[in-house]
Amino acid sequence: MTPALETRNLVRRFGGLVATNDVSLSIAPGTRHALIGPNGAGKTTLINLVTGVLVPSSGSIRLEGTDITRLAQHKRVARGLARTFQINQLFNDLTPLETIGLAISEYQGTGGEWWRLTGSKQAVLDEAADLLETFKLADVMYARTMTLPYGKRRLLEIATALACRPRVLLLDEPAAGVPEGERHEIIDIVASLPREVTVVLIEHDMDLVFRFAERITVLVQGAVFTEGTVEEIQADPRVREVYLGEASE
Ligand SMILES: Nc1ncnc2c1ncn2[C@@H]1O[C@H](COP(=O)(O)OP(=O)(O)OP(=O)(O)O)[C@@H](O)[C@H]1O
Repeated sequence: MTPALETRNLVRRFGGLVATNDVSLSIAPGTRHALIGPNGAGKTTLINLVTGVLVPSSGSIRLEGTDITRLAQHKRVARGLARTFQINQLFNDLTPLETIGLAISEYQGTGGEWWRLTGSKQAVLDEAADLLETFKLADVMYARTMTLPYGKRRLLEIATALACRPRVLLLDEPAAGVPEGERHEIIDIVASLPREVTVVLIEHDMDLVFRFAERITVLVQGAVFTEGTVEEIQADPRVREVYLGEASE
């Protein structure tokens, strides 16, 4: 089966530092895949290469079999690749309904009209309502985003990425900064998205990683250290040494 996402011998240098070192990954369609590794291992750099924020020094990237290595960021989005960022990047003055409605309209190429026709496009409203329901935001859909609890804002970020109807969704620490009790909810909602969406998650919290992932890639110093199922990674003493040991210090 053609992988949903693939990198081949991907390299990215920053001066003398090799932040991504010959990374070859193959992620099957529908998988919940986690990318872990100690601080500075190159996780965010890898996501930045895949999404087109950074240009690789060498190597290639394929989305559903098509080479996207040189494609502009927005064209990757149009081909089904979406991401969220580590930092909150929402419009604080809009409501969740307006935010999602705008994202759906943008994706459909009618973003400019959204402001004039607010609330008048039933198809957009229906799709927005579905997403707000899935992300447990229906009860706050008319509230200003700035008034929402942080966990709800993070859910809104992911729902906004979903509005672009991605087939591959990349999440960079989506539960970072969220209180302990709400972190599971975010990860569980993401894990239960339809299988048409392949999800790649960067996460430091091992409890969340093991709860979410079917496969895990461990990066160390820019290179793939090992890859396997949750059980394999949990049982690998070398991983414990480089990562889990560090995390429990
Ligand atoms: N724009 C840049 N210029 C120079 N060096 C960079 C740049 N971006 C990242 N690096 C370096 O590349 C290495 C990998 O960084 P990266 O942020 O990808 O790691 P990470 O695994 O995401 O780390 P963390 O878990 O701390 O977020 C680090 O040594 C970092 O300092």
